Amino acid sequence: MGKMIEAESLTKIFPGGITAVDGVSFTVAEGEIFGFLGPNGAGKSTTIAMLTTLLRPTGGTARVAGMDITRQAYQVRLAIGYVSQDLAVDDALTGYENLRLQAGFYRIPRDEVAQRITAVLEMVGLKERAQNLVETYSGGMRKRLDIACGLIHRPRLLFLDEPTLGLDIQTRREIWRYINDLREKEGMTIFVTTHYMEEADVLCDRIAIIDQGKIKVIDTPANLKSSLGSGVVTFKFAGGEPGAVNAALGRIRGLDFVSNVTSNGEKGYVATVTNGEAAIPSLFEALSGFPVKIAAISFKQPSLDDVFLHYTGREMRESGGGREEALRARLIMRRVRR
Ligand SMILES: Nc1ncnc2c1ncn2[C@@H]1O[C@H](COP(=O)(O)OP(=O)(O)OP(=O)(O)O)[C@@H](O)[C@H]1O
Repeated sequence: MGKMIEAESLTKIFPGGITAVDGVSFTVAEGEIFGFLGPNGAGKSTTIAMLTTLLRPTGGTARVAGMDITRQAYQVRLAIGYVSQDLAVDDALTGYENLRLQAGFYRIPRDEVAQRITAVLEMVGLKERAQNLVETYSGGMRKRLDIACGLIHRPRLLFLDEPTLGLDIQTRREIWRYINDLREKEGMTIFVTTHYMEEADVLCDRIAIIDQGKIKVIDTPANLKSSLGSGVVTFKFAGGEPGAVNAALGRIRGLDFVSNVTSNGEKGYVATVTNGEAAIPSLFEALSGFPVKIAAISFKQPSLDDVFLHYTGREMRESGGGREEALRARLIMRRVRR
């Protein structure tokens, strides 16, 4: 299979010296759904801005749909669709009118416009509502129309930046289905950022985790989870002298069935283990004689949340939560203004 994106040591240092993207290299295959995850400020938006030719890299190169993002920026733009976090559709127009505007931006020949609009409306399941004003649409329908706008010029590669931010779980699932259909039925390649781990798990063939401008790991969701071992033990000490707690943590880290221990703030500690549920009795045994008490302990299969914590030292929820609130507030403001 061909490569749709090939990034090589892609770098962006902003004036003032902030290194937003620090030499990232990766490839995305044709027809792949590729997830790009990272905490706030990790460099996701900057990477997308470079790949979509909105920002010039300060180092490295990338080819998108076989073309160089710097030297062939115009051709790259024609080959890609980009759906940003903010809804770009106009509430005071119908779905159809929004798409006709978009077709105008791309200078689509007049005699093709109607047929193109019908095709993209079908792809996102909005044919029946095309003649209604967007202000009568639900949040999920608006997002689907937004995606349709990104498809009007028949891109081979679609960039989706947080496509389900702020939507409820049913609506998110519905959007996943349409995204999946784009790949299945249209053979489209999809590059998606999200801070919903479940979304990345269900939707993506492969995931890259980026932190502080660097890619920490790239793999399939299944491999990422199994790389954490057979389970995750979350535990908390009941107070205890800092010295005693550190000694106990040192003991735990040294156990042969423990591959990693991460502090998770107030919630205590998260250990990845290789011996399944047997880890719990084994941990108690290992700590007997230590002047510390375990206040709470639990075992579960590794999830993508655990993978994220493992590679970034942070939980996605705490790193991305505030943004959802901000978006909701913005949407409410838009409605109030009208
Ligand atoms: N125009 C700019 N000038 C200077 N620094 C910038 C600029 N844009 C982004 N940065 C910095 O670059 C770093 C990466 O930002 P970026 O927006 O790419 O992260 P992100 O992963 O997309 O974060 P978020 O999830 O919050 O959107 C941050 O430290 C940010 O403050």
